[in-house]
Amino acid sequence: MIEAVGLTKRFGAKTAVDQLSFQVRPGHVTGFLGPNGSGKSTTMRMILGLDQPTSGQVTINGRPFRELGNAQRNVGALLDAKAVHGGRRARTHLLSIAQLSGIPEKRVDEVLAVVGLQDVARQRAKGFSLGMGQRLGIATALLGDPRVLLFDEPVNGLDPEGILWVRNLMRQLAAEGRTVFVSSHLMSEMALTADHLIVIGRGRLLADMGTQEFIAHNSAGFARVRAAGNDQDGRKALAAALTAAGGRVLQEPDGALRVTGLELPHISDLAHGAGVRLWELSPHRASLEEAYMRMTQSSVEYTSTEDPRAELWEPDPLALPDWEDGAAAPEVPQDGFFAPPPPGAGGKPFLMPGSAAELAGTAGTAPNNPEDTR
Ligand SMILES: Nc1ncnc2c1ncn2[C@@H]1O[C@H](COP(=O)(O)OP(=O)(O)OP(=O)(O)O)[C@@H](O)[C@H]1O
Repeated sequence: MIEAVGLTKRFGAKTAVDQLSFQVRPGHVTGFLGPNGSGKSTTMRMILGLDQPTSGQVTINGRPFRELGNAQRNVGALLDAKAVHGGRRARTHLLSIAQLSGIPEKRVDEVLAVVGLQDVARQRAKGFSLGMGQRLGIATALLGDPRVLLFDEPVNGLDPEGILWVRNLMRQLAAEGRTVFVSSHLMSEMALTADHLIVIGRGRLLADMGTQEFIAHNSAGFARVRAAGNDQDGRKALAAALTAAGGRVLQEPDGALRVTGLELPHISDLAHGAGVRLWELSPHRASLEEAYMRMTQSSVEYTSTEDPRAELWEPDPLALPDWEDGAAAPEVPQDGFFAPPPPGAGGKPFLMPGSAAELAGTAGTAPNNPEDTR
């Protein structure tokens, strides 16, 4: 277990980590999230004894890292995949670390195979791609078969197959009862990999809870509802009925309505009562990305602005939607959310094409024919 108590790190006037207290328990993948510059790497460096805390402390299984005997056998870490001498061959790099830690040579070949680098084991690290470097860094972390593992952005530069591999590896390591602490900016991936989250912003703890609990706490579910034919009158009647029943109604860019404050069966009843046929009524489950954005928006240090393209051209005036005084629903990530596509040409409902040829040749025409009773 990793335990931080009042952990604080200042660099001159900058407080990078501020009174951080948390525990990372064995048997779980714990995700470490936070905006750029929020103090994740500094925290990991303090866990590994590479930076001294200004105050507070962090221990691994009850002892500071520097007091652990044979650290390589107890703790494995990937902090910076580029921290390899470029002139060294991958196998030589691993072998030198193994020899320093009393790890048998055959373990080097084992970890090379685990990360899929056996065929390039004798190539020099300077010729490695970003993804190959990450794999070598992960191999280094696994070398001593440690019970505690830290990974700072392990999927950085990996292709989809590599990302899936890292996900399965992390979960497997946790299932073996190890402590796995992993930082990433890839929210969709963290949602699939981590079962617990520690979220920081400007060096301070924002959340320490289960991933599903975090999503539920930091996002509001809503329903999408669409009147048949995207008909303006139907939409207005529906919106009026929903609003009168206490729902909050916003207009989605595709003409559907986004409704909060009403359960789906109630929305269905209200639509029926208002005589409005529906083409869509679906729940929206928030994604981790959405929940994370909501929680950290006030802690983001580096925010981008629109490029005004000064004196190059006038920006287009924003097209305002026509519902609720322009109260348009913001775009949200659609992870975990399934809704039928917007109506096809002429406001007709979308019907699945019967064959690949039909899809390729007649998209937007035949499949959208409401007479087609397939
Ligand atoms: N050695 C240092 N000297 C001075 N300031 C530092 C040092 N290391 C980190 N910082 C500052 O501390 C803050 C936290 O940095 P850190 O790298 O820990 O953030 P991070 O959450 O890992 O960011 P990112 O997601 O961008 O990797 C930043 O403002 C950074 O500039």
